[in-house]
Amino acid sequence: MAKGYLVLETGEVFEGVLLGELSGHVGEVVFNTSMTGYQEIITDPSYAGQILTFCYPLIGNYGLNAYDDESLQTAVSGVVTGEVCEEPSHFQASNGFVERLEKAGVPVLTGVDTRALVQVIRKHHTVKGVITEDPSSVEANDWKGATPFFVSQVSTEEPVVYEGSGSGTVAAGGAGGSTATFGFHSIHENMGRGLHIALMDFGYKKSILDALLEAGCKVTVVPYHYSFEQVKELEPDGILFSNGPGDPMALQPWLKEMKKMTEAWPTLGICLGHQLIALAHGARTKKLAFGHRGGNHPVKDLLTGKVWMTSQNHGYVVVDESLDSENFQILFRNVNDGTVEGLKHKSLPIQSVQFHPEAHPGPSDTEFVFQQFIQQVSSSVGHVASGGKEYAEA
Ligand SMILES: NC(=O)CC[C@H](N)C(=O)O
Repeated sequence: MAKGYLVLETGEVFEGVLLGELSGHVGEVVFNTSMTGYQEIITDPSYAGQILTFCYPLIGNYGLNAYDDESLQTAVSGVVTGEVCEEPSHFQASNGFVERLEKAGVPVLTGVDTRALVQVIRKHHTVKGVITEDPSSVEANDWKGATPFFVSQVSTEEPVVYEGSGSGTVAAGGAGGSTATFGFHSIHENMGRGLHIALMDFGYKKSILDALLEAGCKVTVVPYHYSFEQVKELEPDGILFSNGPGDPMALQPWLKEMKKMTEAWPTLGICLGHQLIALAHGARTKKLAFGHRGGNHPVKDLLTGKVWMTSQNHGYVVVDESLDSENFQILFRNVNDGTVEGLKHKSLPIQSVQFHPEAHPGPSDTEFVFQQFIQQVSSSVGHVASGGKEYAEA
């Protein structure tokens, strides 16, 4: 077994066993606290360019199946674990964890004291690292250089239309089938029947698409750089700005167009999408000390006082004081650190959440966000959302 090392730009070196392919990619080292859901996590395009440390000590024990990929890519730059299980036990397992990452050319460093590593990340806040066989080969210069623009690497090149049944984004046929198979409990089939949603693709998770399809919507996945006019040609009834990797400010050239879209159609933003809506309307974003990545982030609904458990994966956050408070209202706040977790426009049908209502992995307590969005789109086109009853043309 080959020895491998995670070298941090701050000088710390973590030794482990190297599996998978060495990529040589420098990435921000981040950690996720979820106890399950590693398949969804490694296929979530939002992790593009990051070296991901799993806090849960044993990863891979239930394998990977044909259903739970969140995209066709394995965008993560590297994976660090305490222990990996290469002989999974689960009736649906069709792949091993390391096997998958190996095929995707992603290095896995295992046998690492991940608790110590997480403490180091928490101390330094943002820290870059590289997985290597030879720590002495890492030069000070390796930490410099421009950050790549990850969204263009993970977004669709052409619009893709999905209608009626499953997204089919999992080649093995896992996600296909009737609209009622995805398991979003509050989303009724037919609620969105007849509605057309443009899903602006900054690196969308399949579960977002599935939530819309489950409601009966037609969905067009749209390249991130599409202008207002190009989107208008698609004739959508509503817009969903997806999650995605990297610094939201990297999309600054497109913010003007995004603003126009939010003013023309009912809009929902999720994670990066939420940050982009805020930026487009004049707010600022900043980097969190060490990000929220996990399946148990409590978020307070400021209208009802209820606290929801949410799935999260973000390193940036909207700056409170920068918000245009005449037009925007803060809907949700993180209970742990008080940061902004959701916004609502006071007069336009715009809503956004920093957390992941589509879950996968993590709790689906907030899937009502999709329901509210679909109702909003529905009423804006003169239809009444029908909550499971047959959709009636107005
Ligand atoms: N999941 C996401 O959309 C992440 C958003 C953004 N890249 C961040 O880290 O804050």
